Parts: sequence; C-alpha cells; structure tokens
Amino acid sequence: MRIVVLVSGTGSNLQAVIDAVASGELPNVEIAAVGADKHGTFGVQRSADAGIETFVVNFKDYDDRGEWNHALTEKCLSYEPDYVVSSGFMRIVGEEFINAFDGTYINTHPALLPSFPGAHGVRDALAYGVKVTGCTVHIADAGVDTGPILRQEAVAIDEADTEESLHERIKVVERRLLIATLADLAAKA
Ligand SMILES: Nc1nc2c(c(=O)[nH]1)N[C@@H](CN(C=O)c1ccc(C(=O)N[C@@H](CCC(=O)O)C(=O)O)cc1)CN2
Ligand SMILES: NCC(=O)N[C@@H]1O[C@H](COP(=O)([O-])[O-])[C@@H](O)[C@H]1O
Repeated sequence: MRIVVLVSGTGSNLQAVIDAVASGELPNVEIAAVGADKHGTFGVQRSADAGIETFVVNFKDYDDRGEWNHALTEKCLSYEPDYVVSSGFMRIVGEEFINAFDGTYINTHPALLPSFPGAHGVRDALAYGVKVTGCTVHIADAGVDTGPILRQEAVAIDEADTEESLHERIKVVERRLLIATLADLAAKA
C-alpha cells in the first residue's frame, strides 16, 4: 500500500510511521513521498534524512486557494498513492483534492471529533473545560474534520495540563492509532 503523507510542522507522528515501516511493523506500507504546504518544516527534513522523496506545494506561492489546491492534487496524484495521510497538515483542502482521493484521504486530529474540530483542537478542549479529550483518525471529506471515523481514543485532562503537555500526551496515543489504522488499511489493500 503506497501512501503520501502531508505535514506542516514537526512531523513527530510521521516519524512514528517512518519507524514502523523501517522496523517491519507495517510490512505492506510504503511511504511514496512526504509533502508540505510550506518550506522549512522539520517533517520534510526528517523524511529527506530517512531517504524518502519530499515535495513542497507552498501555499504562499499561490494568489488563489483553488490554484494551490489544484497543484497539491496533481502533485499527490503523481505518486499514485492508495491513501493520502494528513499528519499535522494545517491547510483545509478543497473539493478537487477530496474528489481525487475520494474515501482515501486520512486525517488525524487531536480531539474526540465531532468535538473541537479545526486548527486548535487541544486549546479549544482545554478552554471549554472538558475533563476528557482524545484523538481521532478519520476519512476526511470536504468539511473541516468531518467524515467517517476509523479510530478514536480518549485521553484524560489533568488540572495542571497546559496545551503543550496535553498535546504531547495525546500524540503518544495518536501515533499508536495512526499505525493501527494503516495496518488495518494495508491488510485490506
Ligand atoms: N477538507 C479537509 N481538509 C483538511 C482536513 C479535513 O478534515 N478536511 N483536516 C485538516 C487538518 N485539520 C485538523 O485536523 C485542520 C487544519 C487546519 C485548519 C485551518 O483552519 N487551517 C487554516 C489555516 C490555519 C493557519 O494557517 O493558521 C486554513 O486552511 O485556512 C483546520 C483543520 C487537513 N485538511
Ligand atoms: N487539526 C489538525 C491538527 O491539529 N493536527 C495535529 O497536529 C499534530 C501534529 O504533530 P506532529 O507534527 O508532531 O506530528 C498532531 O497532534 C495532529 O493531530
């Protein structure tokens, strides 16, 4: 099963996937490429260091969001992936992309969807005062963090939690869910 992974930042969850592929934990998964929406991400750097092909479709190079979306769609299609995985990719993709990867665009989100969608799921859960949050792996559609849920797990919030401490605990769970989801999908491919 060939995947393209999209990142915007650190890529620590991506690193867990890279490690799982390298260790044989995901024997039927090949990371065809890792892409980003901006230059200089550590996610792209660590992928290049691991010998994985990388690309950037820089959002700021496009006057029009539709043109960026078209370029990203074409670039991802060029790798002929079975799945595209958003792993900390912080741009909403439009209908052309969703139609091209209909049912095969996977997103990880650091909250228990449908609660706290959007760019600040951890911050929003803390601000609301919920006592339990978590993470979700789902098939993304044209909405923001909507679409069928594949895996989900709760994480308790401590009174002393900051956004950073809570996000780090969520990511530990998120990595496990993402790898388990990829194993499920590869078994069916
Ligand atoms: N069509 C979809 N695109 C994306 C989804 C999705 O479910 N459907 N998930 C996101 C990831 N995501 C959370 O999981 C997310 C990322 C970013 C945003 C957002 O509001 N982005 C702003 C830019 C924010 C910024 O630059 O600070 C934007 O795109 O204008 C919401 C949700 C991946 N894409
Ligand atoms: N709404 C999208 C969103 O918030 N995504 C989140 O960004 C983090 C990326 O961490 P990483 O770059 O260290 O893997 C992850 O927690 C992911 O769920």
